[in-house]
Amino acid sequence: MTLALGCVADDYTGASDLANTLTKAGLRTVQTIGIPADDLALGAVDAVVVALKSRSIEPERAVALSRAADAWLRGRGAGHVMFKICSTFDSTDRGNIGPVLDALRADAGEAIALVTPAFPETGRSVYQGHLFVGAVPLDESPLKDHPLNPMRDANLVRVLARQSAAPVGLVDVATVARGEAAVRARLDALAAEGAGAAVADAIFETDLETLGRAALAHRVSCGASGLGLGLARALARAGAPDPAAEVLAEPVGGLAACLAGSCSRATLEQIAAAEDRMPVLRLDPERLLAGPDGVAEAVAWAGERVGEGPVLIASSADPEAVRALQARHGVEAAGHAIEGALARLAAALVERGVRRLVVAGGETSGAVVDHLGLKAFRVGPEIAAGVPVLRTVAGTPMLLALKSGNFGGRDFFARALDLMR
Ligand SMILES: Nc1ncnc2c1ncn2[C@@H]1O[C@H](COP(=O)(O)OP(=O)(O)O)[C@@H](O)[C@H]1O
Ligand SMILES: O=C(O)[C@@H](O)C(=O)COP(=O)(O)O
Repeated sequence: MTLALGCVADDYTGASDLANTLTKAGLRTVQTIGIPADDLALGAVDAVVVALKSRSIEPERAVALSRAADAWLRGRGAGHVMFKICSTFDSTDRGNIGPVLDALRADAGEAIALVTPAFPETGRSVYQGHLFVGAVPLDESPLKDHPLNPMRDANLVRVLARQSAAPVGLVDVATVARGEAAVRARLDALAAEGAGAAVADAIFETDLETLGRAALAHRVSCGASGLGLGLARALARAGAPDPAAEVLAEPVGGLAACLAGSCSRATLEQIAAAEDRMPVLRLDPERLLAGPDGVAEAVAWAGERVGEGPVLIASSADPEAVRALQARHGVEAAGHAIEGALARLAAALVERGVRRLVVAGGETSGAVVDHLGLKAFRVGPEIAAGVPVLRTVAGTPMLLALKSGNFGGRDFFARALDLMR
């Protein structure tokens, strides 16, 4: 079957978020973990989101993986490929948004690519090239304290230019308001001036619908779920049945658990709220870094409780504690060690019969899903903006929710488990 849309996502929760948006817009969507095997049976599907874990790796490796994913999607007929990045533009001056987009654009033979991380449903808007998170510019939002890529500049034209080989232009809100043809003309003009990418303003979903239609005149674009919404609404067949419903048609049963490695403000609040609903274990990160005993103790703790009902285990800590740990062990070493510990914990829980698993944190979800060896998911109904229920395509039937740290309301964990039966 020929894909209407291909997507390459730079982390797993970001991929779920996009897959959720595409599904809600009516596209039958599969999320794969990594570049799928050639013989992956896709069934009837309109869009595939290939989830990579490329946001915080070496730029050269991110480029190679993204190009391979793009080639796989093009091989299945995708005429347009969207590179899914974070709606808070998580990256550093080395990349990986700029280098990956440069490479995908070159492979597609395009002069310019439209870029917008706007996602109004979660409060991300772009105005005059500046990204806002809710009412504040990116550099005043909690993202300024992200453990791996603190975002300290809200001007995305400037941020992307620092990462890109070619200059970066702006499609401003006045142009977007004039419609698809005006956006296309602006992109052509910027390309003629030598720009390789254009950050587009978007405040409302209608802006993203305009941008989605305009982007489809090109073979590659870059954005968050908002752009996915624009592309999907341009591509979806009118009156198509709800693609999410069948994912929950058969319950999977089994035990349920939640794991959190995100240190975002939203996740910290969600963990506190979960204490009213389920037993919560707060891990000591120093103990996780010291050796295997920390995981073994957590498995034992869970083993005593999970038969009775869902449990939540979290390494999450506030920015001050995160900084202190990083100062002692290094940013990457601390992050990777904790991700690895949570992944081993997930495997031990699955071995003990957990079949419904909620994971909070993008990198954390990546580590968990990789360690479990899960390859692809069908995308089900939405738990919260940006977070769908996922059902494994092959192997042991499992339901998962992979939550970006920033997403979901205070009652997220309870809501997720209520839906995942
Ligand atoms: N207590 C902690 N101190 C320092 N880093 C932590 C702690 N707990 C988790 N981490 C690390 O912080 C990072 C959080 O990133 P991620 O899982 O992508 O969450 P988010 O979705 O909020 O960005 C991971 O690398 C994780 O291992
Ligand atoms: O676009 C978004 O905000 C999310 O889809 C996303 O990518 C968030 O990243 P993580 O917080 O690392 O999950």
